[in-house]
Amino acid sequence: MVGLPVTDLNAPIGPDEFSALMERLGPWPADSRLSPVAIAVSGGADSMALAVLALRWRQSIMALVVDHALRPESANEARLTAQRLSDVGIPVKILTLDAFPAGRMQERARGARFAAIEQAAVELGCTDLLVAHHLSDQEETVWMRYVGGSGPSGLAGMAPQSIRGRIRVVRPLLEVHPARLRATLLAAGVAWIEDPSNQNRRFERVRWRQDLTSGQRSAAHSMRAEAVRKRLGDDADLAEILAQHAQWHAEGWVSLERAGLNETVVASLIRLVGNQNYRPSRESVRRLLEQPEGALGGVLMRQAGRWGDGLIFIREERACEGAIAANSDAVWDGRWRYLGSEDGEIAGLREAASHLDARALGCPASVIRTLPGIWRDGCLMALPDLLDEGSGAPFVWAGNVPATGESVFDAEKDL
Ligand SMILES: Nc1ncnc2c1ncn2[C@@H]1O[C@H](COP(=O)(O)OP(=O)(O)OP(=O)(O)O)[C@@H](O)[C@H]1O
Repeated sequence: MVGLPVTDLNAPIGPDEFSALMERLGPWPADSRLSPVAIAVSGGADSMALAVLALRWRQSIMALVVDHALRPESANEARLTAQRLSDVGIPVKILTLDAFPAGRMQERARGARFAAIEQAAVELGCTDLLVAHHLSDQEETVWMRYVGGSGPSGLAGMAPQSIRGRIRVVRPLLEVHPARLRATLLAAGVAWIEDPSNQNRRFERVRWRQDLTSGQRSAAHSMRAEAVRKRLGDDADLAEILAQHAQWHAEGWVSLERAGLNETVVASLIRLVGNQNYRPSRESVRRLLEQPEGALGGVLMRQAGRWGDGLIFIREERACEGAIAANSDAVWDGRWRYLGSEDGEIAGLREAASHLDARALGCPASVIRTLPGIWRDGCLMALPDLLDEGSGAPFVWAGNVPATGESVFDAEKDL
């Protein structure tokens, strides 16, 4: 069992202690108005404490408070939180979400919250966002994944830092007991909001939070330490194989030499090309590899033919997103960000790609069909600049899934 350091749970966190936690997660941008560090603040004790601590660590910070606008009192709560933050000198911006469709509410709210925070952070010049997950959250996460049958990648828990979209999400408090966060706020004389849903036993996390024994919490630490070790080893092996045998192409596809073929490699490439949150299960990859070709997770696996002695992995055309408005910064199919400002829609090239000379463009014809173009009234107005340098529409890769290195930059999705 991995023992936890014994700390006084009623001790506020001092500035030196917090700076030491932050140092480990650096480097940080210069402490200037032009590059503040963003903090996601719900108004609850944990994130309020994080904001208070961050202000003692550096001058240039920016609290982002999301009002989900799902309950009548939420606007007042966001205002109250913003007031409490500015009373202690923390700059704050409230982000009010638009209404979103009913169904899968928690998941949608989380997705919309992150999208709003990411957008605001980028506009404010922030590259890093602090969130307040703490030691107990980590224990509960690992335990829930253990109960759910997760392997090492799940049991490794939440990562201290992960890349999401255009920002780095940092969790400096993962080793801090929540009681100390409350003690920090009490000592600073800063109030917080108690969210009643944190006591609602309808939610699995709340039940575990209330019921986990200290033995189970300490077992969660041991499992996590073991899983992180295993993951680091697996990741190093994967990185070496990919470096030697796989090639990533600018159009968003991969070729893999036969010598680099194994289940883990294929799972990570499918996730990369399909921009999926998670790798497909080992079982489904095994089934796929029993066939010469096939589709999994929105990705086609084919014999490489002209492209080498192994396999190629390309986005599956029928899995691509439909048309979306061509707003600047819009992301189509989770993979391509549009940087232009034409009127119209973004949609896949599909049939319109059939007249292009794939051989001359240096990639499989079926890849070209899955690239985005600008459309107006059903007519293709512009190819992506990738295919038409000079007069094509500007698109850049927006997939946020790393092929390796997740032990450092985890694609954690539960902000
Ligand atoms: N409405 C929100 N606005 C901004 N950030 C949020 C919001 N809700 C959650 N977050 C961020 O996401 C983290 C995790 O959210 P979660 O709902 O698990 O925690 P919480 O119980 O709201 O935590 P806290 O006590 O810090 O407010 C929070 O610590 C906070 O950094």
